[in-house]
Amino acid sequence: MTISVENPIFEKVSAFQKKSEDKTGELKLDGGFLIPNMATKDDEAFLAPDMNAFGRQFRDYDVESERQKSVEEFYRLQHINQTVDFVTKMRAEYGKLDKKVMSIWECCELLNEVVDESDPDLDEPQIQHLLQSAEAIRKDYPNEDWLHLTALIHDLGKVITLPQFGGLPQWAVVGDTFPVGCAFDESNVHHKYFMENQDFHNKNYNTKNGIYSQGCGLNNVMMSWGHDDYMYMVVKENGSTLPSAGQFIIRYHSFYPLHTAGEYTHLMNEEDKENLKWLHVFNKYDLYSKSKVHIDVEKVKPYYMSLIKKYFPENLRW
Ligand SMILES: O[C@H]1[C@H](O)[C@@H](O)[C@H](O)[C@@H](O)[C@H]1O
Ligand SMILES: [Fe+2]
Ligand SMILES: [Fe+2]
Repeated sequence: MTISVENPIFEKVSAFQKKSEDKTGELKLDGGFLIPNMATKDDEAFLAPDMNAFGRQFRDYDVESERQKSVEEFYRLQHINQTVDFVTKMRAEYGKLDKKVMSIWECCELLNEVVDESDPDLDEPQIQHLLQSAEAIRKDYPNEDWLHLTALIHDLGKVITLPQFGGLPQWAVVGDTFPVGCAFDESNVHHKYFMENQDFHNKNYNTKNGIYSQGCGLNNVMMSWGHDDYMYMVVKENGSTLPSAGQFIIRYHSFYPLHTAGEYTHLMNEEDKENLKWLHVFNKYDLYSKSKVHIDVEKVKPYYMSLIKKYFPENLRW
């Protein structure tokens, strides 16, 4: 059943946001959520949720649960198969954008059929995740309409797992991303499985910089193939006017080793560093908005349709 209720988590977040505005007189660019161990006693009421919908911590990949084994198996396959060769092939194949012509909203509806096997925190249809994160960020950043739209579309690339888009296995679609062509950092979850990746043993690829150079810019780095890079291609090649920070969020939102662990920063250039600030904001909403409380799709659809019209052509090549 789909119900439309206010999620109490976001009441708290909005309250915290107001508080940060009061203190400084301007909006702080650090998102509405506080990370539990960064909070002071004073901020207690404004913590991001410390439990996911299954009553466990967010992004805990080791604790025993119904999903732990399948998620670990997912990462085993992902780490073995994401190589420089594989990414090169996927970029060429999906760069053609010859799978379908459709609107952004059509894609949102298609995503209803996708359940993400890599995610320990969510087993809801993806359209709910899109709307939950978009509505949450809209509440705290009412004037940044591009950010609302970015949240709505950030996971649309997951359609490449559907048969009409090539039916890629989940390991080539979802999960955290990481650069290929250089050493796999230990902050990657279930890092041990990289030992079975052929690139792990390739001398050109297994050093800190690998085939890249210090400060080369993420745009010159090959990321493991998945929904981030694919959706970035769709946005860019179809001439969207979404600001560069929005495009950056879409392209790197699964790059937890960078935005959460703080690794791989030697590959960033100045522009990446600017964009990363918005990605930090976005990430809290992407992660902590995951819940069992459904959004009424028909109710919010007109607002998002108006944003799609503002930033995208009616039909896009996918
Ligand atoms: O399991 C999740 C999920 O697939 C997300 O869409 C992705 O962005 C995350 O990085 C990943 O860990
Ligand atoms: Fe994602
Ligand atoms: Fe997401």
